[in-house]
Amino acid sequence: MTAQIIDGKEFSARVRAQVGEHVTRLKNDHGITPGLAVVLVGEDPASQVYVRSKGKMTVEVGMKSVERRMDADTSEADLLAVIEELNNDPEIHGILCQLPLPDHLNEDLIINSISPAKDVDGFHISNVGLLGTGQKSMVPCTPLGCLMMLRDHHGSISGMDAVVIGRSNIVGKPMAQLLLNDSATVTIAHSRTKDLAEVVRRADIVVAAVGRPEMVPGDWIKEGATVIDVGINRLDAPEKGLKEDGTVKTKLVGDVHFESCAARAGAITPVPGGVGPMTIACLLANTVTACCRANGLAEPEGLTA
Ligand SMILES: Nc1nc(=O)c2c([nH]1)NC[C@@H]1CN(c3ccc(C(=O)N[C@@H](CCC(=O)O)C(=O)O)cc3)C=[N+]21
Repeated sequence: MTAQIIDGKEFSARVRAQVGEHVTRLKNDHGITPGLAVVLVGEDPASQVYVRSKGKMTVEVGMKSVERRMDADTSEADLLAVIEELNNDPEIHGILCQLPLPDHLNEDLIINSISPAKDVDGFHISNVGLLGTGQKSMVPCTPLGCLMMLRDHHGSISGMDAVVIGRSNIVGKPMAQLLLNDSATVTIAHSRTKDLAEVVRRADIVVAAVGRPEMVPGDWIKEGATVIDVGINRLDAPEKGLKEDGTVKTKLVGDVHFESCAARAGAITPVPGGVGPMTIACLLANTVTACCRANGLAEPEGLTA
C-alpha cells in the first residue's frame, strides 16, 4: 500500500481561514478583537523562528499579536510580573510562554501562573485536570492538531487501536487523553516499553512523539495504518552541500522513517508540512475559543476538541 499524504500545510490553511472568519464575526458583531501574547525568554534561534511565524499568522487572521521578549537571565519575579500583567489585560485572550525556559526558571511555576482561561497551550494543571476528566478545557495545540487530522481522515476513530509513542506532558499524555475521549483504545508506549515493535504493529493509528529522528521503521507499521509524525528533528545533510557560512546544510526529519512507513501505511503526515503547521493553526483556534469563552459567546464550531 502507498500511503495517502495528509497535507498539514493545506489543512492548517483551512483551519486558519476558519479562525479568520470567527475573528471577523467577533469584530463585526461584538466589537471584540482576539489578542494573543507570546512570551519569549532568551535568544534561542529556533524559538525565535517559531515566535516570528506565530506572530505573522496571528496578524494574518486578524487578531492582535503581542510579543514580549525577555533576556535569558530574566528573574522569576520579573517573568511572573509580565505574566500577571497579561493575565489582567482585557485585550489579551491567550498567553503562550515559549518552552523550554532557561534552567534557572521553574517551568511548572511559570506555566501555572498563567490564568487557566488564557492558557492557550493547555499546560496549566487546571486544564490538564479538566482534559483528564473529560471536561471543557484548553487543549494543547499539537495534540489538538493531530486529533483534527485524524477525525478529518477517519470520520470517527471510535474503537480503533491507537498507540502513542512518547509520554511527554506536552504531546504524549494529552494526545492519549484526546484519543480516549474519542473512544479509541489507547496504548502509551515509551522508552521502557517491552517489544515496542509488536505493540506498534497492532495499531490502526500510530502517533510518534519521542523526539528521536526516524526511530520508527516501516516494518513496525500495520498495512493501512494511519501514521501521525509529531517529531521535528534537524539533522546534518552533507548531501545538500554547505551553507554560506561554511557549515553543513541541514534537513528536518520526523520520528518515523518516512519512506518505509509510507510504503505500508494507509495515510501519513510528512515532516515538515504535517503536524507543525497544525500546531500553530490550533494555537490561533485556541485563542478564538478563549476569547469566545471570556465573553460568554458560543464557541467556534469545529475548532475545539
Ligand atoms: N509553550 C510552547 N508552545 C509551543 O507550541 C511550542 C513551544 N512552547 N516551544 C517550541 C515548540 C515548537 N513548536 C513548533 C510549532 C510549529 C512548527 C512548524 O510549523 N514547523 C514546520 C517547519 C518549520 C521549519 O522549517 O523549521 C513544519 O513542521 O512544517 C514547529 C515547531 C511549538 N512549540
